[in-house]
Amino acid sequence: MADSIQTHKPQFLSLKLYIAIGICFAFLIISFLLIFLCFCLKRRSKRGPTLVKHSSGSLPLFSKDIAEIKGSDRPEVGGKKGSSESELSGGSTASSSAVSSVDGGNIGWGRWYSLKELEMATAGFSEENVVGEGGYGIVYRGVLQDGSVVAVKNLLNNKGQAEKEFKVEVEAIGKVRHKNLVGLIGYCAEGAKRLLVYEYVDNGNLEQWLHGDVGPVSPLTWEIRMRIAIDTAKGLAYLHEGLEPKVVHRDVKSSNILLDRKWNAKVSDFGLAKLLGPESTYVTTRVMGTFGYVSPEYANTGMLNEGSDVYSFGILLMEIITGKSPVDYSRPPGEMNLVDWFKGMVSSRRGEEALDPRIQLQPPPRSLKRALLVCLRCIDLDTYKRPKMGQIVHMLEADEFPFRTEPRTSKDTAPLRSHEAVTSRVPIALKDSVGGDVQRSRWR
Ligand SMILES: Nc1ncnc2c1ncn2[C@@H]1O[C@H](COP(=O)(O)OP(=O)(O)OP(=O)(O)O)[C@@H](O)[C@H]1O
Repeated sequence: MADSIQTHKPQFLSLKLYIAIGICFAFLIISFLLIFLCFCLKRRSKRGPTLVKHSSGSLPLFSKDIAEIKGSDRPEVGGKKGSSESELSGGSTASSSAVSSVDGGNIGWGRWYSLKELEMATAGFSEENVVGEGGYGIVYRGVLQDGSVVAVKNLLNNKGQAEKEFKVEVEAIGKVRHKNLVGLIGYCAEGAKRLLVYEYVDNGNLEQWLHGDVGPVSPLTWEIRMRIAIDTAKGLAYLHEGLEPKVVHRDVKSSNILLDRKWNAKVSDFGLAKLLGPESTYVTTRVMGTFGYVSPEYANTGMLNEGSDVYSFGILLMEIITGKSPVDYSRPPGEMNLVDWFKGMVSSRRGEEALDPRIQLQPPPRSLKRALLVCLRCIDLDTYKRPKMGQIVHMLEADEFPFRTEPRTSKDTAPLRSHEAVTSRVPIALKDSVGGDVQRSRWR
């Protein structure tokens, strides 16, 4: 008996030992797996949401940068609370999209503002703070709590038009910063309300200075006018040549050129802007813009590319030189259409007579000639023959004339022919149904 006990004892002990070892082993594996799992989770949470890297830091934002804030809730870090990211339309040419977080009012490129904040800044959107009114909304001067002065555009709620304009502006220039482009510094989207907050430019717009009641002598000397033209060209060159996808402004005109007290010019109002991908030579789109500035090919076919902005710039430059608006039915019949009249003057070598009589000091003949020729090249009927905005900057800045790069053909050197002189009698370019092109800007 004692023998049998002795023979069974070691067997019993070894089974227990096996079980104990097995349990220990399983425990070790589970612990190891758990530690590994924790480690992985920690690494993932540290990395945060995936960011799509852009090839260029100056890309405009797409898609995920507009967060609608419901009620007066401020968004929490990460944009979780009260934010429903809305998709942007028209961003189809975008090569990628960026995800930005709403961080205590910061939205990556700018700030999110509550309606309350903007109401306070503009004294309840009071009449006294109105600086202008366009087809898409009223612009107010506002002072934020930190003392900074801003322009607040309260978009008209017109059957989704406000939403469209709002998205386009944010998409086109949200991230863009350039000294000759009016900076968008934030926005407010609460319920149906859509407001855009810009840097404030404190000396009115070019249209007011060119066509307003400034007396017999214009404060805009030739030098100042050329500087304004160069600044504008630089802003547009950045949109066309410094961004990917490029931005076609579509509404280049004197009321969209804002001036500061030193006559620095900034291009504003990107509500009609279109994005043009690297592969596209043009986009076909509904004709929008302002009567007198829209290029003939775009007005006739809806085919749009940066050449349309170049054409509009040519008209703007003509307006700067002559002090005349593009179309004015109160002028004598031969002068109603600025392009026709201007071409007639230049081709008959009466360019000096086209100059705004309110410019007291005559410009150097070379400088005037250069500006006149830039105008003519910008309004070439063939959009592909028009210079690029970057070239225009060089042409206007150049001390020496001539600036042509391509070899001249006999056609180029021949005097302007009569059929070429009749160019831009474009069909009425529509500014949508919300108020047309009637300028109701106020003078401040
Ligand atoms: N950032 C700004 N700083 C100062 N004033 C501004 C600013 N933005 C706009 N304004 C003023 O408000 C006016 C209206 O601007 P808005 O862009 O709404 O319309 P517009 O360009 O005049 O007309 P439309 O949009 O119909 O073409 C401008 O002409 C300008 O005088």
